[in-house]
Amino acid sequence: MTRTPVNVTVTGAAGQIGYALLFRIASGQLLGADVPVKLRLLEITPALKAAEGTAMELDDCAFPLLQGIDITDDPNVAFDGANVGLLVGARPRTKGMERGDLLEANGGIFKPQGKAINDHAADDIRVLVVGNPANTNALIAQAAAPDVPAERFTAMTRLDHNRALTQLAKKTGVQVSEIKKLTIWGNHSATQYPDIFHATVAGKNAAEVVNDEQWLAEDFIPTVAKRGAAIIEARGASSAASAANAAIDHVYTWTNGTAEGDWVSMGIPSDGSYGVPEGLISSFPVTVKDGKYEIVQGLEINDFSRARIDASVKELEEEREAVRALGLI
Ligand SMILES: NC(=O)c1ccc[n+]([C@@H]2O[C@H](COP(=O)([O-])OP(=O)(O)OC[C@H]3O[C@@H](n4cnc5c(N)ncnc54)[C@H](O)[C@@H]3O)[C@@H](O)[C@H]2O)c1
Ligand SMILES: O=C(O)C[C@H](O)C(=O)O
Repeated sequence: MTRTPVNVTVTGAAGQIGYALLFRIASGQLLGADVPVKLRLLEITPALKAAEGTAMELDDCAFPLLQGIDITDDPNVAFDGANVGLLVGARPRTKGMERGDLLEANGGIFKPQGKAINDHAADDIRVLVVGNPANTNALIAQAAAPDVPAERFTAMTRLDHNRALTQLAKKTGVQVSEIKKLTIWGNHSATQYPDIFHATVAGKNAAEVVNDEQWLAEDFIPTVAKRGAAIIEARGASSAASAANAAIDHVYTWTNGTAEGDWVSMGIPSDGSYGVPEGLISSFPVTVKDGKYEIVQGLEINDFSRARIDASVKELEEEREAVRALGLI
């Protein structure tokens, strides 16, 4: 049977994450090995030539699933008929830039992209924001797309989730596949809270297996939360292949579902669960079935976790206030 190709729009396509991402999308890893794709690459005008170079390389791979590549600097063209939007391109913080300047510069990117999604994307559009500050950029794009259901706008915390899986696996001496039900709460920033209290290690409660609150507070949490900065320090550039990998994981799970007895972390609009104010795009534990995610309900939150979730949520609220004051939402 011939399937209709899925239109996947990638912004910042000529950047480092774009380079690590596009070939994996074209090979079928984003949506499935039997799903044909058409790629739309959005870049700023000066980077169009580099995007063309990447497209030449994509052609040279002769991917059987890749049914077309369009390159543009116009968001309205890039999102026309888009089924999946991967919003990677963002304005990095440069020397002397204040946080407000960064939010304002990103507003100039994510507001028009949100509007283009609102006006031109397919009815089933799903959006993943990778570009930082990812949660608040997702909020800006979502606010500019009032006709698209809010839950279609998500922010990436799957990289943090994957980082936490490996750190816990190393500590407990198991393979990552033996760890289930780990959660990242809050913002994709240094305030995020990787929570092992509901996680299991080879079927046993992870916090009990670890039994070391000092390691948790002074090693595990800061290692996961500051891993992005540690990669920048080591590589001289921010994480790219692991970020692309997490974007693939995020969309694959959103489309194909979570495994029985496990969940993943996604930055999604809060419905008020766990005391996170409604509408904030915050990371939660979610299960996915039939293309729809649901927040895992009924988890008991102890005082250790509560304080950390609240701190990250407070930061998200401050970011929301800042973009509100700038008229971006
Ligand atoms: N959420 C996460 O876990 C996570 C992880 C790693 C990196 N990031 C973020 O992802 C973003 C991209 O990282 P990178 O390493 O690929 O950066 P990069 O600088 O290599 O590439 C970014 C690309 O975006 C393009 N761009 C800028 N403005 C654009 C616009 N308006 N429309 C389309 N394209 C535009 C640039 O021309 C550039 O090619 C950064 O904000 C980074 O901080 C997020
Ligand atoms: O780009 C960054 O600031 C870091 C990135 O978000 C990461 O988590 O690796």
